[in-house]
Amino acid sequence: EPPGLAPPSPGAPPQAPDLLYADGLRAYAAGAWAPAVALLREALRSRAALGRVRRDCGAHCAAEPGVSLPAAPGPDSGPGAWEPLLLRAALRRAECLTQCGARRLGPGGAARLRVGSAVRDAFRRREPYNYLQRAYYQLKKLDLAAAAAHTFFVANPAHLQMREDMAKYRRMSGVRPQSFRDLETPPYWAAFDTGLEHLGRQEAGLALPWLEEALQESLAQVESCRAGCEGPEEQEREAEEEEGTGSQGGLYEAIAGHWTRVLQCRQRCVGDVATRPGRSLPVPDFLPTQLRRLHEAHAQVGNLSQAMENVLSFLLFYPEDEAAKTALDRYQAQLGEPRPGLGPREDIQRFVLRSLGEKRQLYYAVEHLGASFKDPDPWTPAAFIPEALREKLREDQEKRPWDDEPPQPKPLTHWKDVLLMEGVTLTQDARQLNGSERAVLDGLLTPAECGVLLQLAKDAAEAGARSGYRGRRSPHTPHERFEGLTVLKAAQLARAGAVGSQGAQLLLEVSERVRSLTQAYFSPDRPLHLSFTHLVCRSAIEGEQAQRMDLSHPVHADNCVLDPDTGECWREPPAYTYRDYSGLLYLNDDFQGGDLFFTEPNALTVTAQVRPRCGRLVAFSSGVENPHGVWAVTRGRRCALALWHTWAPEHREQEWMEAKELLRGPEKDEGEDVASRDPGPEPPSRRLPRLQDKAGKPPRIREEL
Ligand SMILES: O=C(O)CCC(=O)C(=O)O
Ligand SMILES: [Fe+3]
Repeated sequence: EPPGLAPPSPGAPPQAPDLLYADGLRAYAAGAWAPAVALLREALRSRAALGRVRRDCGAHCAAEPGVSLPAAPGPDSGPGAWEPLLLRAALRRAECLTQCGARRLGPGGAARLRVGSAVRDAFRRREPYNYLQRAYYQLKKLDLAAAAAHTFFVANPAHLQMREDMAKYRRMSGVRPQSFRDLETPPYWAAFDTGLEHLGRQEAGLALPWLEEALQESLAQVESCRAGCEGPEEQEREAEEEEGTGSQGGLYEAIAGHWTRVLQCRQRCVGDVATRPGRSLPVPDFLPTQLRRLHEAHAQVGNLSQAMENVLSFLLFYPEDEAAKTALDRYQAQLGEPRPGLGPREDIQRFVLRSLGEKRQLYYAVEHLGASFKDPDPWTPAAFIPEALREKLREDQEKRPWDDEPPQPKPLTHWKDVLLMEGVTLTQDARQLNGSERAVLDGLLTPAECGVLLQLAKDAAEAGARSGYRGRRSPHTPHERFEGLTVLKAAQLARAGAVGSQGAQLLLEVSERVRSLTQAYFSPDRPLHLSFTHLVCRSAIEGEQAQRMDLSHPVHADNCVLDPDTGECWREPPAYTYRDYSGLLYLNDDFQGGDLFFTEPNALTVTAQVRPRCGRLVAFSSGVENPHGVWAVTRGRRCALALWHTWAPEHREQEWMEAKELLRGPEKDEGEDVASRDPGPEPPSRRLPRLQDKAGKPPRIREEL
């Protein structure tokens, strides 16, 4: 057993994580696997110990009564009498923290063991585990290697190398499924998920202990995070951020500036705690959500007073919530006379009051000192937000509706009639597709109509080939051919007699059919316009399909540039930013592969799949909430009408009207070969090489890992 694998001697002060990590990497590079493992583990242990010391000392010194403070100023004390009180209290607290740190870590410990920002980021990305897994592997400790690999992969789900390594581990006989455990993720996530699973199965009684644990542990995690805001690292970060922004001014400006940044850091903690490892966005409204679930579960098992406690706590966040108020009234009626001891949970009350106090100060600093503060909470009462900011928030929301929370599925009443009228059925809604704005609708085309459109695509491709414009390789994969036809091109070909005008006519008609349905379903109150219509066929190139690893269409979002590493999606060029809803109307199913799938923003975790077939429409909002791709088409030809809709009238598809005009006019204007003149626009991802680089490999379904 290498020395570092033995439990550390209790009480031994840890060494600086920075140094241990650097030594560990040196040992690793030299192929000294056992020392590398020992040093890396010790670096992890030391960092965790430092965090604990900071948290414990913070709590200890905050709770210390102000014994050594002078008596409060009397009524006759003059202006400014608070100054010595405040500064003495600060001196006393600093002394307490220093002493506490020295007791736990040796003289100057907490400051001496500071972690530099680069190493801090590396730890946050769980990089030590990447080295650990390889070192363990070399030492033939497969169980530990798999655990380290899994721990790294959880926080880096888009890491291609690790994905391959994970697949290898899974195939090794010495590795059991239990080996893939997460050594870092705080247990409240598992408790939260287990609680929700039980609730989903109507097992409220079983859910309760898990939900309670999740809430208490996430609150504890928030405390831990907040303690870090006062540590030397946070100050170092400030110093880095401040470089170039000039000095702070005098003593009080400096104190105010420093304090503001501590508050900003503390306010960020809820979001950090609510963000799952490997994700970039927090679970929205994490604490209120948990309270709501706890309330539901207690109500279901008949714990009246606890249901009441939790609903009262929820109301601290959202005092005007109608459902919560109704529930509260009901409990009060059931309980009869008011019970004096019954109030909101103490932990939540403390949390909300403290948070509101911090927000008040921060908004003050924003208004009067030019500080910046991005409030992470949607529940902050409007009265706390300075008037000017409130207006700006409102404007921003109006200008950029896509930055809002993904809208919830709308009630079905709006569109039900439309669907029934046209003989269309809703096959899967957003919930069934594990998303927010997605739907699968069937019956948009009859088999005969699919036939006409398939014939149109075929005739257009042949016309193109005749004029020397050969069906080219797909821009997404060398293993497929790709033909695209726009409405205008179809109309031009029809006028030239190269394709039947019935097909071109139908193309226009069908695109309008899809538009009106999409509007009725997703945007009943705001008109949608077609912005681009494209009939696309992808054909497998024979003899090139064995061991194919790539996709027919890499994972992307339709109106923003997706970065799977961070899960962010930049709504800026070269993306087609004005696209608001996407539609894919399929024409056939006689091919192999080619299913459409949705993923999480990491471009890896598949959340839903749809098999194309004649007359099936998949409609969805075009943003980050709907990253999607197409599995390889390994045999045959897959044709679909792809349509994008926009709210912006200025991005309405001009060609659609032109095509309509053309088709109205006299047919067959011979002697002109439009096919060679106008190759039509490129499909979208052609212009997004970044997407192909990052997401060009096939994703894996999380459940398989
Ligand atoms: O053909 C499909 O199913 C998807 C195509 C697509 O996502 C796109 O063109 O943006
Ligand atoms: Fe797309």
